[in-house]
Amino acid sequence: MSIGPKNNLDDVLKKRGSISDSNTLSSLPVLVPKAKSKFKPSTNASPSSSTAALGHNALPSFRTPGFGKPKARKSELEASTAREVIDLSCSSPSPRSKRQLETQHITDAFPSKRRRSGLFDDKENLSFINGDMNGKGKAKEMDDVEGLVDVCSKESTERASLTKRDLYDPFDQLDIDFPSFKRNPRLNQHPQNPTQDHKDLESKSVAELRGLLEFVLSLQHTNNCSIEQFRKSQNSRVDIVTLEGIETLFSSRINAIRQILESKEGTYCDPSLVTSPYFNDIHNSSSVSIASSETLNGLSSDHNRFSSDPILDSFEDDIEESDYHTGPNSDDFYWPEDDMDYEAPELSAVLDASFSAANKSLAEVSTSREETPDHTAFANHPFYKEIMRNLQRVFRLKNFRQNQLEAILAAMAGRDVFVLMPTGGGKSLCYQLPAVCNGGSTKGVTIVISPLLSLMTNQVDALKTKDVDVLVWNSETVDHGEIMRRLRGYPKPSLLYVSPEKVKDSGALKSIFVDLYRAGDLARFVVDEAHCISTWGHDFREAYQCLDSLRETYPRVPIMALTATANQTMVDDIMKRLKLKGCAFFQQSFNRVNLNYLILDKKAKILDDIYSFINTKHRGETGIIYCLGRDKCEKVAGQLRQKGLKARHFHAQMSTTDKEQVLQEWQSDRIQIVVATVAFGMGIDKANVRFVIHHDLPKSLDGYYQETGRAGRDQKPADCLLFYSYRDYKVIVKMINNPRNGDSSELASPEARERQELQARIVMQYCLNVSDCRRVQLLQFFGEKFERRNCHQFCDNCRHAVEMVEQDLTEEAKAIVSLVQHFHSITTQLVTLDQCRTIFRGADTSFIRERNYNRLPQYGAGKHLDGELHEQLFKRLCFLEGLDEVSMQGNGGWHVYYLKPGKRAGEISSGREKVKLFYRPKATKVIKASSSSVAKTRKGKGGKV
Ligand SMILES: Nc1ncnc2c1ncn2[C@@H]1O[C@H](COP(=O)(O)OP(=O)(O)OP(=O)(O)O)[C@@H](O)[C@H]1O
Repeated sequence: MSIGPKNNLDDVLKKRGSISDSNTLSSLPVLVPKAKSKFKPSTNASPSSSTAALGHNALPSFRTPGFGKPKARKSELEASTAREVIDLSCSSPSPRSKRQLETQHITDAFPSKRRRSGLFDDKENLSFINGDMNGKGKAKEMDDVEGLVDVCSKESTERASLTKRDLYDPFDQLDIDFPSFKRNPRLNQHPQNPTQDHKDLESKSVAELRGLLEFVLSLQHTNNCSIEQFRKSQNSRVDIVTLEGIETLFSSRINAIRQILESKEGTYCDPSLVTSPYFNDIHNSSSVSIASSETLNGLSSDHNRFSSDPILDSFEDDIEESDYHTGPNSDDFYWPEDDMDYEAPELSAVLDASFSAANKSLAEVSTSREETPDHTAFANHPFYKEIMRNLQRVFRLKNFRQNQLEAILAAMAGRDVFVLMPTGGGKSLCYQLPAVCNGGSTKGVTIVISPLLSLMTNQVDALKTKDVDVLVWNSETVDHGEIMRRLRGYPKPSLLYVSPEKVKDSGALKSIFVDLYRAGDLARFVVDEAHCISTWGHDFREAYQCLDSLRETYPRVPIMALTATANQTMVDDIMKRLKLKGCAFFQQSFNRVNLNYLILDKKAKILDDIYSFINTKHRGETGIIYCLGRDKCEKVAGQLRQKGLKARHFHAQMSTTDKEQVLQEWQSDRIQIVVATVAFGMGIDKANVRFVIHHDLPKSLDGYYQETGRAGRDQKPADCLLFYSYRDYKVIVKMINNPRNGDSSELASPEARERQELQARIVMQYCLNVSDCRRVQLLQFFGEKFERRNCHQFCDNCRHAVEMVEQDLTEEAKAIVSLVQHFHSITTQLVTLDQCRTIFRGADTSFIRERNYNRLPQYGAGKHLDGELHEQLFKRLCFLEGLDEVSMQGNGGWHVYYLKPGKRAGEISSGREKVKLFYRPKATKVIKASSSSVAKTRKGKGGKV
């Protein structure tokens, strides 16, 4: 017997019914599926790095990962097609969920989720009641699943008997699908006359009501999308009557919640304050009858954006919200009631606690940063006087910052120079000032090779305001003749900014270089953002490779390389490529003392979090929000605008004029926030950026450093807030392995992909490490040793000065992995993480009993553990590759993640690999000791500083 069509409506409602019931659907953030086996943790990582707890404690050093084999994802998926699917939609609501349906007591604030793109192409995300849709609605990889899902047979029979007779009465269908509805007189009323009793709402708190409202709105959104799709496609298989009936229920309920909220709060309840911003469009329509086609049409343009697969559509950055927030039958949509006592810290609580502490220490921090280096030792240097004179007269600065003078002196002495300075440290002065000096052993034009037009424009404009004679030659230059004339004549310009592409391709420019060289008029080559030359860098730029030949072609011309983001590997690489010799190397701490690092779990309500963060801490201040995708940028900017913030998007696909306009408006404080892809990075030099938010996981830690480096360039405190999720990590990995538009020519080499994956993994590890100082971790990545006490509690981990707890959970980990192995290899069933977790924690539910899961040896193996640890342990096992998740997309468009044993399952289930959790328990929690677990507290590291 083939499995019946997968039925989104079933899922929505069943899950609604079982929202608090973890045995059918519960939630964990999706876990990291894989990592390269050749990834080697740093030997100087934290003490536990030798154990499986490594990733929790320390970053690996940045080293060559070795090159792995191409992935076998497709085959993995194919292999799983023949497995039994425990059809989520077929599991009966548990007693608890039934009870909850009856009382309409929905305790959870339903996290808003966006269905996966592709949904609207699909004509079947609705309730079908007989089995004649052959295979439709099944997960795509599950076409051969015959004779499976016996648990559904009874319900299938009932469905078959319903057939057309009841097709147009949505509540008959509901009664079959959801008996609990039948028993609930309130819900059994005719949809056209929804005079329901919403008395249950009256006893609820405002917070609960807000949660309920969000929950119902998000369900309504899902339903509305289906209705809208039907209106576009007129798909005869869609039961529009059912959908509209349900919409009436939603509207009635939403109105009731709103009214009660209004009466409790005494004011009109603004939907934007109580609902997830992902659904703003729907919020506005929620009080309007869904039957109004006008309303629906109004909505359609917004939804069209979600009609394609973002992953395949774009490698660079077209990632949709749906990649993080799958549809209603995604497990991470729900949280089991048992685990509701685990709450990730609310943003407001985190901020309130953290910022007061942070602000206290900042005064010290920022004053120490501004300390002027003592340069008296250079006072008698032959170039000193001219340098100081130009510093003040031309650049209108009083003093040098650390290493600036030293680098300038070395340059004027004609040496090759490497300047490694943190973002905003003042690298430009190191080559601009020598360029305007007459002393020194070189004379002539300083050629600055710069990767970005905007960077060049900014710098050239700034130099012109200082009356510096500067020219620029890049793809936008119209009058080459004038530039050539100036370069061949006298007086020559002090600086010429050029793009690497021009250096590579322009014969005219090359011939000018040769002429200048012969005349001894090439003062130096400056390679700005030199990390772009290294394939190790996150900004590797093809054209930079041509700079390899500068040394051979112009051997007497000194070279200066500057970057803010290079670890030792990259530095070596850059030096080798540019063939620097006798190089004066200036390196200073990468530490940005005035940046406050804060990392939070990414939740469905991320936009609310971002909004309240900005509104509470940075009202009216300037900031940047980084997103992975172009569409995302536009959407987030739009949503923030709806909330009253002055936000604009910025990404590579915009026209130059639009980009310039955004930049200009932002620079001049006419807009407050730029929501951008990484295209908005190098060269952005605005002093008063008070916050940088990463809406999505950055692709690499050096990229993250570079992006956060846009903040606080005036040396005043600024916040760097990163929202992370496993979903983001998986999306990035998927992007790496799926070339844009399926164009295999865009697929990077296996080595490059491996490297990119490693970089993403390092970022994930950084986020997961809740014990080590963020600075220690970040700087360690750049090969710098940093004392935690010097952080001055200016990162989240240092501020949470509580005792960290380390717990050995090897036995529990063995149970989990062997449980998944059991399903995978013996019963060949597909199971979700939450189903496994339900078994692991020993839930006594009908779901468990009916399937005899309570007879499994692993049943209840984690009963003694705190719910918080369940979640973390599963996460950890995915990260350690004891478990892996495979995603399957149903015809409804959304994905379900199933567990399978990971690459290192054998190591863990055999106990050869120890699994420890190092975590920060909530103060109120007592860690129940397990006979198999050794819990001990650790102070110092991760504890109070
Ligand atoms: N000695 C100094 N005293 C005061 N301000 C300075 C000094 N040197 C540079 N600055 C200022 O610091 C800011 C950052 O300088 P610059 O753009 O050169 O940084 P950068 O190191 O190139 O940063 P990034 O790598 O992030 O682009 C500029 O606004 C610059 O005017």
